[in-house]
Amino acid sequence: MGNTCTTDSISISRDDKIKDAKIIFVVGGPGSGKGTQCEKIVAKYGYTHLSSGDLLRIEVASGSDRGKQLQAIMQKGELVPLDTVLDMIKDAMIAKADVSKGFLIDGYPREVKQGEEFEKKIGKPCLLLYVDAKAETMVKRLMKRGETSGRSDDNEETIKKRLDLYYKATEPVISFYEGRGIVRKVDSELPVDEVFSQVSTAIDALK
Ligand SMILES: Nc1nc2c(ncn2[C@@H]2O[C@H](COP(=O)(O)OP(=O)(O)OP(=O)(O)O)[C@@H](O)[C@H]2O)c(=O)[nH]1
Ligand SMILES: O=c1ccn([C@@H]2O[C@H](COP(=O)(O)OP(=O)(O)O)[C@@H](O)[C@H]2O)c(=O)[nH]1
Ligand SMILES: [Mg+2]
Repeated sequence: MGNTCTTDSISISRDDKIKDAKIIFVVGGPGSGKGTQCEKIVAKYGYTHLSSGDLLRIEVASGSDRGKQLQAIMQKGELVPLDTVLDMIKDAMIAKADVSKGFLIDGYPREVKQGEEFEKKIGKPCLLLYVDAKAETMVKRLMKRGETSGRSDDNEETIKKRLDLYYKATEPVISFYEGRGIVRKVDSELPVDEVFSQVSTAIDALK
């Protein structure tokens, strides 16, 4: 694993680099438009975009043994083990720590436990952007995206499983952070630019 360090002191200095980083979680159902909004946030605010799904797909594309195991899990619409995703995010954050104004963590946490582990190992989010769309809308968008995306999970059967898992495991994440007062919900049924105007309001309100 990339972040295996030889001594404690090195490990502390690596972790220190991201300890005070500005962290935004971007949560929403499959196909709700997280990636679309994140791209616009990057363009306007210069934050570093890390999509947990994209990081996993990079590992799959490498053809490694680990990638093959991940591919099988993702194709079923299930969740990859927590530590695997967290290590990938952390490595990616450390790699960008010196140049980053803040991090958009897209598609994570998928379950409350992932959020808790992230906070233990990395830090606390200052905002959770909740990208909200109806199930029907998400299915429609993903089926359309599936025509060209080449994503093996953009098919009807896997989309249904991803949606079920979203409602069961991920929605509780939103309630968890609502308790902390950091959730801002945007209505992703609207056209992209109107959604982004809501997103901008939430980000501008951060100090
Ligand atoms: N009409 C409309 N389409 C959108 C909007 N946001 C995203 N889409 C489309 O919906 C599809 C899914 O958007 P993504 O940004 O890839 O969604 P995501 O939430 O990142 O989805 P995953 O990668 O599956 O997590 C894309 O084909 C977008 O073009 C929106 O606000 N309005
Ligand atoms: O923290 C994560 C993020 C993604 N995934 C896996 O990667 C797939 C695609 O995730 P992505 O966020 O790209 O898409 P979404 O499911 O939101 O459409 C999911 O279905 C999961 O199998 C995971 O296990 N843990
Ligand atoms: Mg995405």
